[in-house]
Amino acid sequence: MDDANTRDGRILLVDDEAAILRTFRYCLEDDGYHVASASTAAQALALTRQQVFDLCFLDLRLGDDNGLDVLAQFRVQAPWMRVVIVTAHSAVDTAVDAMQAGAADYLVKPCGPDQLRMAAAKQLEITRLSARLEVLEDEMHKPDKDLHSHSPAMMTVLETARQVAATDANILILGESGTGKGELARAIHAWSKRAKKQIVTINCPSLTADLMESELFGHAKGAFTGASENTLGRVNQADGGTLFLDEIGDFPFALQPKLLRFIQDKEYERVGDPVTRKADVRILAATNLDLDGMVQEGKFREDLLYRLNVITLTMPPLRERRDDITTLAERFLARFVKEYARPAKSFTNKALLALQEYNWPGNIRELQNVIERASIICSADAIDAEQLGLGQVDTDTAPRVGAELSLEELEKSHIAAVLANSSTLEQAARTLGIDASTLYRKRKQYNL
Ligand SMILES: Nc1ncnc2c1ncn2[C@@H]1O[C@H](COP(=O)(O)OP(=O)(O)OP(=O)(O)O)[C@@H](O)[C@H]1O
Repeated sequence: MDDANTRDGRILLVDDEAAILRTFRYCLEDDGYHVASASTAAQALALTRQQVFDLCFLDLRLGDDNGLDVLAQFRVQAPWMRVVIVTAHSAVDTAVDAMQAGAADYLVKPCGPDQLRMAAAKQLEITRLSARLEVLEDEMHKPDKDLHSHSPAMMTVLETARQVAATDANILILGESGTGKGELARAIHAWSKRAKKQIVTINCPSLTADLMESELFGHAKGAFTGASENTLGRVNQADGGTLFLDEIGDFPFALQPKLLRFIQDKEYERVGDPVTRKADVRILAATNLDLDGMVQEGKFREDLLYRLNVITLTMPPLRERRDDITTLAERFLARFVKEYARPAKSFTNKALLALQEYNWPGNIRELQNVIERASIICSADAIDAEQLGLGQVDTDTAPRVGAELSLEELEKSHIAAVLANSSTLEQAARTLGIDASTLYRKRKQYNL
């Protein structure tokens, strides 16, 4: 049987007439597609279990097998695969039934090479466009980012990032929370030769080991309770592109060997499916945790760290790139006043000074939040220092121990106050007596 495990246009032909399989195959291979063929339902289903296809041409009359049954099984086994029914003129009614059952289109036999080519190109274009749409939708929710910087520390990072973007080296991006590690990862992908393919992001703290395994590598139907469909997994989605593992320090320890093997050999298995698959993926990872320290404590595998940090880039905290504060603040202001239809167009000198003097423990994310809030509450045409709310936390209005408050409210308020008075998240975590990853989660939980 043929190898259809490549990237651009993987097509499965299912027909019990050998002559048709041959003609279709020549015609599609000529156009550069990777083609596999099957002459029975059993062969076709076995192939879709082993390989990922984007498109299938399915004959409805398959000897003793009924093409509609095969279609129904395809819908379960490979729901991502588009199916074009191939049917005799006398059976067009059944083709219409097939469309209702989820087929994408149909072709009437005998069909010429041009019809076949056009049908393939049309379906694969739809697949390509829907993947592109996903990326664009993602980008739409992220307003314009310009990584350009006037600060020497950041300029050095950007220069190295541009150089290494062109290689396939795995990159580890370090830096405090909110410094723009995710933005840098997206920029590296955009500068790389993989830019036409997707960058797929996995937020590691949000998933348990089991969920992470099936999210990353996909699973077979029935692999575990609730696995009602076959899924491809994010690794497959990132094939030819980039996988960004955000907060890699929280990547489940138990799953680290599987990730290591995938990075080394580019091979993996879906959960509940022994077939070994391949994907060509470049890995970018980011963390604000001390991975070397975690290795010492036995919480992160050393061999995995060495695979991830072929190149390490460290994002400077905002307090070390003060030259960029005003530009960033102005860009955020322009965005938010437009978004909320508010009047402020600029900052007063006092406000600009306050922005410069503040320590920004939450970095660019905090700056963005501060400007968003100020742009909403300001009714004048320039934002003043008080509206930024960057002073020390007002102890008169801060919740009091013993007051009628839930523990959660007290905790939130205490964390907010400690954050405001610390120059780094690590320092805040030390003051609070929790580790940085716990603080990270609590900040997200309380939206601080
Ligand atoms: N250069 C930039 N221009 C505009 N916005 C930016 C820039 N860099 C970062 N941001 C914004 O700041 C916020 C934090 O950025 P990002 O999520 O990339 O940081 P991070 O270091 O990955 O944070 P965390 O470690 O908490 O995940 C995001 O909303 C991002 O859009």
